[in-house]
Amino acid sequence: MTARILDGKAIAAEIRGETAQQTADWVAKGGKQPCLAAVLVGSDPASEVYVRNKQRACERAGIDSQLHRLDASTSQAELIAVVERLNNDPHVDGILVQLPLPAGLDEREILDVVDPMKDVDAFSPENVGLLVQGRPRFLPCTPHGVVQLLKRCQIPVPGKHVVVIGRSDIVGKPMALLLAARDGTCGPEAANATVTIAHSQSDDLEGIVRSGDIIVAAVGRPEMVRGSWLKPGAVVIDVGINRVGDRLVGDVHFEEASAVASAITPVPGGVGPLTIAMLLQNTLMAAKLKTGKA
Ligand SMILES: NC(=O)C1=CN([C@@H]2O[C@H](COP(=O)(O)OP(=O)(O)OC[C@H]3O[C@@H](n4cnc5c(N)ncnc54)[C@H](OP(=O)(O)O)[C@@H]3O)[C@@H](O)[C@H]2O)C=CC1
Ligand SMILES: Nc1nc(=O)c2c([nH]1)NC[C@@H]1CN(c3ccc(C(=O)N[C@@H](CCC(=O)O)C(=O)O)cc3)C=[N+]21
Repeated sequence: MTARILDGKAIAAEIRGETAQQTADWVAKGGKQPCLAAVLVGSDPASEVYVRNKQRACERAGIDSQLHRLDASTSQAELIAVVERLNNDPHVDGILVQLPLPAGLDEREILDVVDPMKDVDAFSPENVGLLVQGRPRFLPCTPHGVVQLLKRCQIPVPGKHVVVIGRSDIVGKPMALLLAARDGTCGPEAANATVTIAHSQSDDLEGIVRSGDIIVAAVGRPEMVRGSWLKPGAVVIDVGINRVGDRLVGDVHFEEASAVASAITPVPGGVGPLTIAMLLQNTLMAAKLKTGKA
């Protein structure tokens, strides 16, 4: 079998087109142009790529974007002051503090300062709480991107066994929540999957993966998931982005996996572009929420 390639890049372009149209409609009705402020502390090369892609995407969708670059030596108090200034700036609708922060800064404390109404990453305790209760304000970008990809590629999810590898606050944990949600409670999409969360302490990871109809890999280990681990016909969503030399690879061994799977996302061109598309959606949503007209 040769797996169907799930073209995240094309789907992301489609979603960005929809967001651009919705933004134009909103502005035409007298709504304020949405504005996303990104805060980048230090200069991690991967973060640079992400921030650049995001700014270009904003521009094309008619969303204003700001980049606040801070020196790697910025103190906790200085960074908090920047976030508070953005919280209080009426022009700024969405705030994104690029992770990871340089060593020495307390990530959790910074994220707790972001105004939940501007928290387009959906990382604040209030927004995570609302999500867990099935009444989300913002859907987390990467997991929502995966859900949109599955939906738009017509991959059936209800009743399927999904194995999520990874339990981070950014990807694994919210991914599992969205896929296990009762139909319609985490966005309009069908979910209703049976979800297993696997992690570094799981016994027999390979056996668990083999029981999955859909595998979502969010591990951060280059090509860890091998073709031989998969149930034939499984759908593989590779969230991993790992730089190996000058190559970008996922958490799944693409060549091996595409000989066994029925469908697979490539890296690059898979989940990454969708994360950005969903971030723009959340920024428009934040601008609308401010006026109470969402
Ligand atoms: N496409 C996109 O838009 C995005 C891509 N990414 C990429 O996704 C990947 C994961 O990111 P993130 O969730 O932030 O990473 P984290 O490092 O925060 O989490 C990794 C998770 O994988 C688990 N893990 C690590 N090693 C193993 C192993 N050998 N076997 C099983 N589980 C393991 C960890 O387990 P434990 O909890 O026990 O430590 C942890 O839960 C990275 O490659 C990152 O670059 C991230 C965000 C967005
Ligand atoms: N506050 C915060 N929110 C995030 O959502 C967040 C973050 N911090 N820190 C880092 C991770 C990672 N992430 C990516 C998003 C898009 C691509 C992306 O567009 N990738 C392209 C190109 C990659 C390339 O060429 O390097 C692709 O996969 O095709 C990658 C990675 C968001 N993250």
